[in-house]
Amino acid sequence: MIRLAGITGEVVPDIGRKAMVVFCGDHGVTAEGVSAYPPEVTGLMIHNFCKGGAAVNVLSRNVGAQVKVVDVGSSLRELPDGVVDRKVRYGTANMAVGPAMKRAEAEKAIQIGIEIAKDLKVEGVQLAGVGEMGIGNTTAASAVASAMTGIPAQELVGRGTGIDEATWQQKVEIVCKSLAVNQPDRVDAIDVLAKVGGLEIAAMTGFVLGAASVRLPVVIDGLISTVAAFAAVNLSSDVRQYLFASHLSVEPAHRILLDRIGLESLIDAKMRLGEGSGAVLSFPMFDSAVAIAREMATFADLGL
Ligand SMILES: Cc1cc2ncn([C@H]3O[C@H](COP(=O)(O)O)[C@@H](O)[C@H]3O)c2cc1C
Ligand SMILES: O=C(O)c1cccnc1
Repeated sequence: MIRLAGITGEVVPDIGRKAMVVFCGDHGVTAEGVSAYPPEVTGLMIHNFCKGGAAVNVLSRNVGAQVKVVDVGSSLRELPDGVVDRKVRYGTANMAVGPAMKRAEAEKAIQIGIEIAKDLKVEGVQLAGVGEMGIGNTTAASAVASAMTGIPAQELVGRGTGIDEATWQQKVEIVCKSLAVNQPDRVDAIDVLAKVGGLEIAAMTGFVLGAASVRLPVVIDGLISTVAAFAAVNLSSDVRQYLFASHLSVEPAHRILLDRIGLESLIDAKMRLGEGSGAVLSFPMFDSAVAIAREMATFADLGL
């Protein structure tokens, strides 16, 4: 509550208008068999978001938040109505054999994220959540986390959509191989995002930067959006003041990165879905905080 007041400059801020932004992108690294699901699921879920049938849609309706779906890099050639088309390229390249994308493409995705955040502010949004969809993106997110922290992949890689032990081993090896092949510069967040990241991850980094620049509080979701936020904090450390951690994912890297950013999650429900689902779930807690500040009697009110 105190931080919300600080960000907005209002003692009792109005956060009635909420938006959940879902950035979407595909990952060439799925060719290495690192996910329990095929890459086509990214496109199917984009259609699902537009029909209102995904978990993030259900949860957002439940709390009165608008959902904005932004395609920065899916493999879909034709997008359904309702998607914001800001495609940078059709999926990343396979980072296990070369860079996921060019630096200029990562910069473009970051720029798009910044613009989307600024647009939301102009539209009157007062609290934003940030989430993602991209099969294979827990592999990319783990690679970014390993590159930027220097922590070995074995300690960071999780089960993503629910892979078995053998696939987990493969995922660890692919993260190690991607780092060895690309040699990302750990102090250059854009280099890391370009070489072993993803288009939706870079866009979320931009979103965090853009939101902070217009004093829009941002609620991050699970591992992937937290990796993006970590990259944003690396680019500009002050943005951490504008961030809220909604939940603690079962992905092992999530807690490590939240600790490094200096954030504590509001919910620990062992969730592992993504899409921004945990962020939306936490929105009513923000409303509750504002309601307490606005309505609860103080000792002075009681004549003490
Ligand atoms: C149907 C379905 C809906 C999802 N919604 C989010 N994710 C989540 O799973 C993906 C990351 O996991 P991995 O790295 O193991 O592929 C991301 O798209 C994330 O948002 C989903 C995954 C599936 C299968
Ligand atoms: O931590 C997350 O956000 C997550 C974990 C597993 C799969 N998708 C997302």
